[in-house]
Amino acid sequence: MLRLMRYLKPYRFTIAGIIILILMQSLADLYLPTLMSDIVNNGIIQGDTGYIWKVGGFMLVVSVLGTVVSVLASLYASKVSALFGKEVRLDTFSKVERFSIQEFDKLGTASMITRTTNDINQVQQVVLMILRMMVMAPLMCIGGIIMALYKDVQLSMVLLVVLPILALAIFIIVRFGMPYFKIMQKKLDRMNLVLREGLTGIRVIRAFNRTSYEAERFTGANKDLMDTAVKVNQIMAFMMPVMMLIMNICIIAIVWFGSKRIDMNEMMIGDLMAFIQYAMQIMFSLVMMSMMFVMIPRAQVSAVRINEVLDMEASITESDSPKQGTAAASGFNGTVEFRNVSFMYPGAEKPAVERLSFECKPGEVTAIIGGTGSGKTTIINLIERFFDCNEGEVLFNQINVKDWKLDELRNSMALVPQKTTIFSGSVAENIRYGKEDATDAEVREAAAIAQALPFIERMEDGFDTMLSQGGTNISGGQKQRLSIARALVRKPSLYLFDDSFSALDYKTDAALRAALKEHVHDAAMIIVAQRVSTVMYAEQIIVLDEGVIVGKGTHQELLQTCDVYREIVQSQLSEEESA
Ligand SMILES: Nc1ncnc2c1ncn2[C@@H]1O[C@H](COP(=O)(O)OP(=O)(O)OP(=O)(O)O)[C@@H](O)[C@H]1O
Repeated sequence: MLRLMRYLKPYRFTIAGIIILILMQSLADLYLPTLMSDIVNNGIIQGDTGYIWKVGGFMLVVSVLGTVVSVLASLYASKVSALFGKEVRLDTFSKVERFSIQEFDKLGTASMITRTTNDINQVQQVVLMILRMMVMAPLMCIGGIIMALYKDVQLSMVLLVVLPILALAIFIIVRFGMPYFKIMQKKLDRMNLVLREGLTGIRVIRAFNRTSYEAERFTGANKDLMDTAVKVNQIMAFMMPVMMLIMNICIIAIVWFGSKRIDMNEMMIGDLMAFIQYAMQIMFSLVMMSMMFVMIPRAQVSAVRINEVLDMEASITESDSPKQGTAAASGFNGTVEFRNVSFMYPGAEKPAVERLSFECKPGEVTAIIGGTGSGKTTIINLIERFFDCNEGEVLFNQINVKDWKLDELRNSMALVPQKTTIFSGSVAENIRYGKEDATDAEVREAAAIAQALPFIERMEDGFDTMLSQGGTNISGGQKQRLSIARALVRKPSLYLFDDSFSALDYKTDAALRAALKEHVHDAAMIIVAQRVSTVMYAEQIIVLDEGVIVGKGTHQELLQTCDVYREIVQSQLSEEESA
């Protein structure tokens, strides 16, 4: 957790101010019982009303001052801890954004969300508590002991007996609770995961009538979390009465021995009253410290989880000397070349693609076809550099993708992923996601090529129609067309369509391909597809089977030379169509 404290550095002067305020508050709190004892001893017992008024008035000033500084300290402490939380959240989020897909897979989205929200909250709470109590508790404890000794050394022997007992009780309770505090966050992760799956998969859950199964799964995770929380609270619930009991026994002992000392004229009544208050202050400061002992380990667990994210290095990093700006000048704008590329996903048992070699040229369409799991998306992942290949080279514009500046590499391409992503916002905003400064005319043109214009114009607010997150208020095919328009508006030198026409009917698919041919001239285009009708007019078709290239050529060439292609064609097209 100490490492996270570097985020407090910019607020060091405010923190110094908070410490001074708390110091003043503690001094005021420690001074009040003495003033009260003076009123009793010198005012009430002596019958001196003037003295009572004078010291009473002073007491009022001290308590008002104490209250003001206490409010100010709380205010600034809350502000500093909130700013601390904001900064850590921002850094964690920025870090997560730079992660490659591999790190996402490793941590899991649910855990990533818990870490950026709940875990940071835990640490933020502790920072607030540390700012408020770290200085106050020891100060009140030591100050209280000094004042108690000053009031009556012999009576302080009671504290000598009680305080170690109280400290031992706190120690035992915290020790029992610690393991539970540690597993709380893990259970919360699990519950978030189930909740997230339950919410994002709601359509499938309903369609397969798995609502009760999901409810059971959630109840399980929820109950698991609750059981741990109950155990933690049981321990905490046990802690308070035990402490109160010890504290009350202590007070009884003080009153008992104190009254004897008053009887023997060795102590004054006012001093006994002040002594009781000091004893309370000492014990409360111990309770405060015990609360810190409870919360700090819990936040420590959270801090470790946050640091795990902050320390995780993205596996895809830029080369130290990226070859910038060579893209346009090279004259190979949009060229992709795979040279003997093999790749195995981390943790997988066998390679997803093996010894791939092919080239895609600008102004041409290269189609990739193959059965499910044959490695089509993997090729796209390697071009976008979501993963690095284990063997061989992936070249873009004749430069190894590893030597590119990542921004520049990805800016030169436009990907339409297999699973479309629609953000909450208007239709125009969703298309403009491809190019922030695109004019209205460019957005409209992209929509027209993507065959999205007819349905956008039918919408009540046209391009200003608001789409819900995930695009739940439009159809799958409409989402695909918007996603294609988003890529088109970018006007890159390479288009990557990963099974992007699958949700379109044959007519729209054909119209879209015709429009692409008409408008996209210089760029290279890679189209991953399962449908022969989508790929048959491509300049080059690559046939994949279990991660290896089993055929390369035009439709007609492959019909002659590639069995796998012939089988795919026969299963999809009538002989007439395929000829
Ligand atoms: N993140 C991953 N971790 C481990 N293995 C993976 C991962 N993604 C894909 N694979 C495996 O790699 C192989 C190729 O997957 P890929 O997604 O490239 O296939 P695909 O041809 O695009 O399939 P589809 O047409 O079904 O989308 C498959 O065997 C798949 O199980």
